[in-house]
Amino acid sequence: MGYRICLIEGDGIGHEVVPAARAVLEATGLPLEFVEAEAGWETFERRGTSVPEETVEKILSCHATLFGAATSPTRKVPGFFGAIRYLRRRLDLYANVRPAKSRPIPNSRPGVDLVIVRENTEGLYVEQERRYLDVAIADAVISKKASERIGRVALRIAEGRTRKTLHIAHKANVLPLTQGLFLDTVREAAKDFPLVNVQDIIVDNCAMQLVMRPERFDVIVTTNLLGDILSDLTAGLVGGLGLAPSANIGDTTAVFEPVHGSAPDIAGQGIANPTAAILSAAMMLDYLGEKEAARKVERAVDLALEEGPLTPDLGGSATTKAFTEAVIRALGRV
Ligand SMILES: NC(=O)C1=CN([C@@H]2O[C@H](COP(=O)(O)OP(=O)(O)OC[C@H]3O[C@@H](n4cnc5c(N)ncnc54)[C@H](O)[C@@H]3O)[C@@H](O)[C@H]2O)C=CC1
Ligand SMILES: O=C(O)CCCC(=O)C(=O)O
Repeated sequence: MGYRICLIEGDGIGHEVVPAARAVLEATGLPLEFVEAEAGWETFERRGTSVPEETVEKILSCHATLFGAATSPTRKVPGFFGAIRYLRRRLDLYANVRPAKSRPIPNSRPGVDLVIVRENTEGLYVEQERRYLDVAIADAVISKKASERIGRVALRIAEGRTRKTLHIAHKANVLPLTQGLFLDTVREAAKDFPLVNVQDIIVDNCAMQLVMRPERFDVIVTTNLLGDILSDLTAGLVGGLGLAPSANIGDTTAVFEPVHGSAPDIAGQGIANPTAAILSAAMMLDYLGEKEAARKVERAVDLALEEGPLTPDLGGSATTKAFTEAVIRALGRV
């Protein structure tokens, strides 16, 4: 049986890293059929919506989706909504799984092997903002239902790992109603997972500990914005955003995407690091049940990183294409 994969390049370097990941997926030899769809700022400018309905239909007609990145303006633009944020809510992709692992390059900290599990549908990302003259207010929504289901995802991931340790990162000391509900709900769910060592940690201390002693962390579960910030931090620990993959997982489908954005500062130059997108594609293969192919792609990426040539973000001068070709060559040796 083959797999139907929806590809959404989005904006900026999405146009460079998604074709790179596609080339690696094709090189696995698995029976894959690709369906292209559009979303993001360029789509909004062209069509007046950042996610056309046919894109949602295409995603739902596929087994999984690989998304590049989408640009969002920092000012309010009438009618615009962030493509990936919309898809997360629309498709109820409630679990954002963001692994950070040491890689064989000089600027990657050794001994890091952790996963951030970010609640993906609520918190400050409900995007409810109001402005009254010189005061602006944003709502943060935390529900017991969403906290429990993300808690259970994180607990299941922790249970399946060697160290079986889960940190609940929160700010319940300042926001006892919202962050407190999240913390208490995950703690309650943890009673069903006696093998998992569960600890809670205030998020600012968590950020400091991640910088000082990242090797002590295994799985971290947290709310939406806190997870967004912590996962860029953990990307920085292991070599930068060019290396950080992620999965947005729901009960019916999943959208895989690099943690990075559209990188307008380097877009169009052909020098974006495709590793994050390729590792996101490997996570997608794992989700589809192609565990061996997923492991092979990850090993090929490590081999290519070890042997080079590296892209400029990692201190080299290779193009996206040259690094992708190195990964594909390595795939034949793993
Ligand atoms: N999931 C998504 O679609 C996301 C979209 N964004 C959007 O992207 C735009 C730019 O946001 P920024 O804060 O600049 O974040 P960014 O992740 O696009 O870039 C941050 C820095 O990392 C570098 N970088 C990122 N990915 C790289 C790669 N693959 N290879 C080499 N260098 C890489 C960039 O050149 C830049 O210096 C914004 O419009 C933002 O809203 C930001 C984050 C996630
Ligand atoms: O919509 C956007 O522009 C970026 C969404 C930000 C975010 O949640 C992430 O980095 O995963």
